[in-house]
Amino acid sequence: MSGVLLELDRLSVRFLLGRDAEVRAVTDATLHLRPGRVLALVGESGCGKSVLASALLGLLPGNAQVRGKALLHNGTEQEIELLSAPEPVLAGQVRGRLVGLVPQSAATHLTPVRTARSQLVEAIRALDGPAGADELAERVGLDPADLDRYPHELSGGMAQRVAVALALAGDPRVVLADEPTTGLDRPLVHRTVDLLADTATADRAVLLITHDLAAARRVATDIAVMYASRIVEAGPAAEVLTDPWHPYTAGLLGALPDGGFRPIPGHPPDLTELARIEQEWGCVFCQRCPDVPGFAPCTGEPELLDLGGRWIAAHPPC
Ligand SMILES: Nc1ncnc2c1ncn2[C@@H]1O[C@H](COP(=O)(O)OP(=O)(O)OP(=O)(O)O)[C@@H](O)[C@H]1O
Ligand code: NI
Repeated sequence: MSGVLLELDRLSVRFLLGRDAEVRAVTDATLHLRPGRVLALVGESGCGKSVLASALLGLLPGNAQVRGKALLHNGTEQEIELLSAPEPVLAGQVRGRLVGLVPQSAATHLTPVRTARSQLVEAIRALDGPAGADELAERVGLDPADLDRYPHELSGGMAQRVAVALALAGDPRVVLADEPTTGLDRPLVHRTVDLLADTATADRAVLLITHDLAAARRVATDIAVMYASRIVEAGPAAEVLTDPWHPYTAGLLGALPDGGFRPIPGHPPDLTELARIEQEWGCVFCQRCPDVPGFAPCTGEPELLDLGGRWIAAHPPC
């Protein structure tokens, strides 16, 4: 293996809305997910995290335009370029088998009229999964007896675990976990992210999408920070979370209790406005950037630069 399991190279997604309007949901996202690692993708609501995950699995609606590359390295077998892979490859080899997904709002994806067990057993069968339903339940910290409940009989935490078990049913190399801890109390958040991190063994990895920085801090080995469709900073979690380079990352950390509860004033821009904002300001963060006295406009579009394993969107003079 090349040392990278999943390699995103300038992945961009736009939703065409007609009349020249478009949503720039993901712009030039470059990421490397390595075996044995948990990469946390963090950022405020609406910045493009879920769209990025959906693009990797070919789950975007018809008005989406996708550019860039996403190479899935599959051990000794051939690599698969996910963005151009035909639907039969995605359905037959990728979804659930090589790449498992814990979808956002996972509980709503469970079929209400069937028990958790019947849905899990069906997934195991369809994906030729090596583990049985009870074994998977135990792995995700569920009492196997709870699998015999219907979705409405499951607590939010249990349903979330069933979703994780479903994502693991096909024994995937990569798990994409999209906000897997929403609505859980702190101890359950810890248990859920811990069990996800446990799946990142030698030849496997996890992309943990979350806006819970505390959860990311707990389990992530690497972190990528997304703002208004762009990755603005990425690198080893221990470094980025203690010594952030980008003012947005610093702002996110400052909003945490131990950062002093000082959220960045303002809101992220409307993603239909990004082209205009970049043209006018140079950088999409400029309007909230504390380092720009008097909101002086930055010049030039930011580029994600690799500075010895730490990545930063350069947007001088912010
Ligand atoms: N089918 C679609 N058509 C148009 N715009 C869309 C579509 N799907 C998503 N978007 C937009 O893309 C942007 C990114 O959405 P996304 O769901 O990826 O955000 P997110 O970072 O996952 O947010 P959250 O943390 O709330 O889940 C949003 O502005 C959203 O409105
Ligand atoms: Ni999302």
